[in-house]
Amino acid sequence: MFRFLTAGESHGPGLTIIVEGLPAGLTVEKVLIDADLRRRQGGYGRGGRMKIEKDEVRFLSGVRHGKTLGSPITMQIENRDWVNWEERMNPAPVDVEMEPVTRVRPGHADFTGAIKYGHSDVRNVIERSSSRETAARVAVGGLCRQFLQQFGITIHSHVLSVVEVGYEEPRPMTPDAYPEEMWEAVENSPMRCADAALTEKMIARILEAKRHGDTCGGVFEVVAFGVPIGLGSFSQWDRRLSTRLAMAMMSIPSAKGVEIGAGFGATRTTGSHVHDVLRHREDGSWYHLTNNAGGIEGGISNGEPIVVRVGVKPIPTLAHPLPSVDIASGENIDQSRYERSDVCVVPAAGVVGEAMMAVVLTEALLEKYGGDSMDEMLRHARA
Ligand SMILES: Cc1cc2nc3c(=O)[nH]c(=O)nc-3n(C[C@H](O)[C@H](O)[C@H](O)COP(=O)(O)O)c2cc1C
Ligand SMILES: C=C(O[C@@H]1CC(C(=O)O)=C[C@@H](OP(=O)(O)O)[C@H]1O)C(=O)O
Repeated sequence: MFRFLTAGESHGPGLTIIVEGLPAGLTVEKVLIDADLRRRQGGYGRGGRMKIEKDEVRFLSGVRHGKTLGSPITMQIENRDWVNWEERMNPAPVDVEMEPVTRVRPGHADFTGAIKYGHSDVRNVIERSSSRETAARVAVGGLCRQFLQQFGITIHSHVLSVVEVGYEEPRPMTPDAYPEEMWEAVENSPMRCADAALTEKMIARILEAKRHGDTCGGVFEVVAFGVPIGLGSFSQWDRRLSTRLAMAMMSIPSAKGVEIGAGFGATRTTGSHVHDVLRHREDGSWYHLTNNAGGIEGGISNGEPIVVRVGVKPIPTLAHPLPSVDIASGENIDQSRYERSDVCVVPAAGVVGEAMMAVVLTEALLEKYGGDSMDEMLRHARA
């Protein structure tokens, strides 16, 4: 079984990740994981914290001389900001009096977390509910991506829209919708958007929101290429690949909706315009004329690219805060709290989406082919 756990507070010493279930003998390159971590830190609209952090992984177990051992893999990511928080985040009791955070931000975990865990200082909630944790997931995704690569599977993400700027569904879902060169343009765009004119418009929209002390959400898309037919199953609700992808994408903080393939667009037309016609080639392979299913039929991968879109809400911390409540006094207040924050995280969330796609496909591939070593798994896959 493949599984992973992450631990760590946003302003604590760092993030720790334990990954279990990857086969022995997989070549692992730290530089590739670090490159993904750098991609997650980028994107137009990120705040001051990303100027402090320079995320990279340190392996503490499970990898020797560049190859996995089959034992649990431990990775660590340092929080460079920790030095500024050592006293405030000290695990041991400290003598100094610390002002508790009591004004809750609408849309963040401040209110629900404080009530649920009985915290009178919302700082105790903020630390773990922070999306700093998504760096840990991207490290796991970086490992999984190297595993999937061995089976010819690659994963990309791009931003389709910010607020009202960009994508209007339904988009054409054809096999040629993703020319190879578009991904290079995506990586070179500060919005992770292949269209240069759209990139400029998105940036202008984010700047406008920022000027008003506001924040922006949007939509990103994750696409996986080279996925073999047969991952997932219709046999139980929780074995469907679509179920598992939706859950994984919805686990990204601020994700509020998921579409697979044509998604909600498929509800606004009729069946003859939606279902993908199947064809057979002379060499025995299969293909579909369109990909409205987003690569999944009956909860099983159908050999076409897997296409998932995720709607991201505008992030909760506003420079012009909304009215709220002070949970210490119970007083209704005109403004909740502002603290250093991002303005738009859609490009970064897309990189986290890639990681979650990599995790789900790794798990499904391990189920399908099994094996304790890479040699064994590749033999099974070839068979
Ligand atoms: C990469 C990333 C960075 C984020 N940065 C911030 C931030 O700086 N300020 C903020 O209020 N929310 C930020 N968020 C969103 C919050 O973490 C999220 O809204 C919060 O945890 C509540 O969860 P929910 O929106 O899923 O209900 C970020 C999300 C992601 C994915
Ligand atoms: C630290 C990260 O994201 C953070 C997510 C976040 C939040 O409230 O979710 C708040 C901000 O942190 P800080 O309060 O330290 O400025 C973001 O920078 C990161 O992505 O690595």
